[in-house]
Amino acid sequence: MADGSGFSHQLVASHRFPETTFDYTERDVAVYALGIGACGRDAVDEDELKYVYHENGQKSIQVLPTFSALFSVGIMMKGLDIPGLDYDPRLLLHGQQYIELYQPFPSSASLVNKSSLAGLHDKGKAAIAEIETKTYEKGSGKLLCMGRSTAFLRGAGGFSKSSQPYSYSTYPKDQIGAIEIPKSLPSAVFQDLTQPSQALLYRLSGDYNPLHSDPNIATVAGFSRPILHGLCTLGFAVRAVIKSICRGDANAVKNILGRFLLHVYPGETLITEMWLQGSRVFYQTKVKERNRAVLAGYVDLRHIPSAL
Ligand SMILES: CCCCCCC/C=C/C(=O)SCCNC(=O)CCNC(=O)[C@H](O)C(C)(C)COP(=O)(O)OP(=O)(O)OC[C@H]1O[C@@H](n2cnc3c(N)ncnc32)[C@H](O)[C@@H]1OP(=O)(O)O
Repeated sequence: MADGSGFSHQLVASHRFPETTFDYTERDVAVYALGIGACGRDAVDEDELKYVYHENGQKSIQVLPTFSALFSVGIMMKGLDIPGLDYDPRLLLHGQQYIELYQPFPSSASLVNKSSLAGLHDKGKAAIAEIETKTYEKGSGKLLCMGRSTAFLRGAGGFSKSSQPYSYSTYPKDQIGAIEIPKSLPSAVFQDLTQPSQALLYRLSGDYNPLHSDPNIATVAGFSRPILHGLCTLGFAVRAVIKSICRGDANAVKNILGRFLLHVYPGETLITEMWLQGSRVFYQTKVKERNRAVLAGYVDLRHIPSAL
């Protein structure tokens, strides 16, 4: 619980996270792709084999855009050290993820992450912290992408002790659009089955939070068993968009937003509905077995595939 004793807006506004690095090889790229279900239904899937294998003699394995969400996992693993905010890490849930992609990712690279606190909000029952990470290629210094991860810290609200709800952010509100799921019939629907071992496979990409593997930790967090990483569900949903709307062209993806609405248990079936509106694809992912929406958001496209 937050005790509020050390909270000061000045400390929060001037807070900086240490720089981190992230090195990856083609092996990491392929393990990640398998972790989010690529080729999970068809080992020779014509749109997805390129993410796990040098198909037709291709020189390098292609990188999925959501791979970028891994770059800042190191900082999350160390714990969010925010001045004046005490929270129980076992109650942390990933609330939302926003990604801007500026360059295609090489199939192996050494990267530098510069992270900052982009937002902090006191919601009473919870605190919401937003961590923004800009990732640069080491050597060239090229900015590859920006990710903004939202941590929903259950039980950590009330830290600001202010009469007005405390809310601080460093970016313009309109930078992230509203998630408006249309009422019309979707442009496409994609169904995918997660494996009971999905989280155990996905964690090998670097997110070792025991909430996704340890039954006792899951119980303390309020779940009947370990839950799927939010970023794994997001990976499934964006793959569905790439396959159904982008005709397999992952480079068409420019920006991604996903809000995690409800937990997913590994082994559940995900149904992703998509609506193409201009160059924005709104999507909503539901768990078939419980008929509940678990993720909603949008994917902005650089170009609309000509076949549409
Ligand atoms: C720094 C990055 C984090 C790295 C994470 C590393 C560890 C990884 C963990 C995981 O992957 S956990 C698995 C993925 N996540 C989930 O399964 C969470 C699913 N979502 C939920 O269970 C619920 O939506 C919630 C987050 C518990 C919130 O539900 P609740 O009913 O408590 O909230 P509300 O009363 O509706 O809203 C209160 C307040 O908070 C805002 N809000 C609600 N949901 C979210 C969200 N998902 N993200 C961000 N903000 C959220 C909501 O707008 C309300 O604000 P106001 O409107 O009142 O201002």
